Amino acid sequence: MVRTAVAFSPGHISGYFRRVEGIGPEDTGSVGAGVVISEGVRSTVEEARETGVRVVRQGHASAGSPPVEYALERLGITARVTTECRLPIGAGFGLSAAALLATLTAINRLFELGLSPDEVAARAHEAEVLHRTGLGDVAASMSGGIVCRTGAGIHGDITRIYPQEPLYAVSLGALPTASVLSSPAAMARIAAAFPDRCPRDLPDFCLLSRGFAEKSGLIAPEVRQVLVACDAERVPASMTMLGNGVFAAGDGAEQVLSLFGEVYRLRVARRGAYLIEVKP
Ligand SMILES: Nc1ncnc2c1ncn2[C@@H]1O[C@H](COP(=O)(O)OP(=O)(O)O)[C@@H](O)[C@H]1O
Ligand SMILES: CC(C)(COP(=O)(O)O)[C@@H](O)C(=O)O
Repeated sequence: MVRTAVAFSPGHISGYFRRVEGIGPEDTGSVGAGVVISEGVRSTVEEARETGVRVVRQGHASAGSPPVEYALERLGITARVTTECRLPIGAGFGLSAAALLATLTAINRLFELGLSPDEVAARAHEAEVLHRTGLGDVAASMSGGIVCRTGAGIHGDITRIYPQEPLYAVSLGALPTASVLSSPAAMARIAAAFPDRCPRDLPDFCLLSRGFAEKSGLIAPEVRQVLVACDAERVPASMTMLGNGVFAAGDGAEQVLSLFGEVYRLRVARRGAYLIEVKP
């Protein structure tokens, strides 16, 4: 029987961020705030002669994941990887980081690499930064909570709070993270929009994120429509960074969002990436 290892990593909705340019990938990343969410990516890995990544979402499978393939290659390991998620990919739920963290957590155990959780995260962060699929998601998803990151990279300062209330999200389509991170004009607007304080609670997180979204110039017309509807019902809401989607909290949030698509009911995650099982 082929040995397999399975791990899970929560996703992360970024509310606001500012790129921090370091000397190398380890001190490059972002500062900002977001929510580590109960949904994320489950990854199953098994030994194989050649690396192959299968990405499964809602019964549909696609092949390949450049950041995950890169991370395995860097370790000098070949494996068959299957990632599974319910949330849409490329929609601002930090799934590239979750896929990396879950896969590397499983690989570490399957191949007895003896990497610490920080070493696993460092490798995931490097792959994210080099592929421009994220800047702060790995640091966030190493643990749970509403996070406020005041330093870049996985060793940057980070505070976490754990509210009990659910939050809701709707996706209107993908917004490839690399396309925004590669645009100097977008990055300059983003830097100017950055709110220089941490959120107190979930409604405050929505408020700070909304101010940032407005100033950043990233709100597409279809996202605007959802935000207008939330405002009319006094529902705190903002845009999922970086995706064409909206997250919202409090009474009425689920109902307003349901007018625009499938609503994901999410919890603030209590923990970061973890190993589920090793078989046999
Ligand atoms: N569930 C997943 N499994 C494997 N790779 C993934 C997954 N989600 C994202 N990726 C990788 O990240 C890229 C998209 O990155 P990005 O636009 O940052 O997505 P997200 O906003 O979901 O993090 C995909 O092209 C793929 O290579
Ligand atoms: C906003 C983003 C740069 C990308 O997030 P995503 O599209 O979810 O990969 C994030 O990594 C951050 O630094 O806050």
